[in-house]
Amino acid sequence: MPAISANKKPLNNEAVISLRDLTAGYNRHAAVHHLNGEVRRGALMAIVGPNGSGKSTLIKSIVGVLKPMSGTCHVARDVTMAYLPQQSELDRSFPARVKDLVQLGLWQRRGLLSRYRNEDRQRITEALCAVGLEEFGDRPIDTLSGGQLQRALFARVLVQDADLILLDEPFNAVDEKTIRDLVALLRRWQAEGRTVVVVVHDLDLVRASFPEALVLARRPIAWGPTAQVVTAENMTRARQFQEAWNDDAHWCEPAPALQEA
Ligand SMILES: Nc1ncnc2c1ncn2[C@@H]1O[C@H](COP(=O)(O)OP(=O)(O)OP(=O)(O)O)[C@@H](O)[C@H]1O
Repeated sequence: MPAISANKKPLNNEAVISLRDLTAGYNRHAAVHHLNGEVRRGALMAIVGPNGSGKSTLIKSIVGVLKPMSGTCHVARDVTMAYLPQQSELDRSFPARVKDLVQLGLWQRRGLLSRYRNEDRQRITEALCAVGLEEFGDRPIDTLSGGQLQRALFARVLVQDADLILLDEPFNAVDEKTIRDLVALLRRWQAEGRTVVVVVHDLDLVRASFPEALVLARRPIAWGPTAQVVTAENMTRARQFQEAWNDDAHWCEPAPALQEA
């Protein structure tokens, strides 16, 4: 694959994301609560948990689109961020070509209205090559398959050249070959010293490709080396916590079924 940027090797093991008793949610109802922990520079980490367990909410809190209800979510100074939301949150009907979509990754550097330079066009071409879409630059995005769109979105992340990359369920409805190619990109980003946090449902994929994981069920069930935390026991506990959660409860009260656990 062509090199797009200089290495961003970690200088040390500093925390890129720090969570201190973070509670976040919507309309005064907590969706995740009492999260404490740190993501170190250069981590390749998966967030796993049942549907509705707060994974997207946590990612949105880190990105800053959702303000904490209490506690703090701190991203280290000078860390640039790239965020890929779930595909369901994207409007594919927007009349854009694949290279326009990828170009959007450059706007923080160039501004929306400035002219793009030759080096930018080169960067976009390299990114499309890196995700196997070199022939797709002029295709309208609404003609892409789900897997091709995901590749194009990874190309947009590539050109962003960010220190911290947050991806929400990038492997949903994507075939095995595409998953393999995109996981190779995640590994490349980590090898370049970037910090990568990904919401993933496929636990076999997490065990095979992510050294670190957070098991979430509205609260942290376990967080650490994947082999130690993505266990059948922890996934059962996560499911039980999730099923016992009362959406209307005050956020500091544990769900009744769990108070004696
Ligand atoms: N915009 C919103 N307004 C109100 N409630 C929301 C909103 N987004 C999410 N929620 C609620 O917050 C809780 C956590 O949702 P979240 O999307 O964070 O879970 P998730 O673990 O990412 O789920 P999934 O695996 O299904 O994508 C759910 O009860 C959900 O209904």
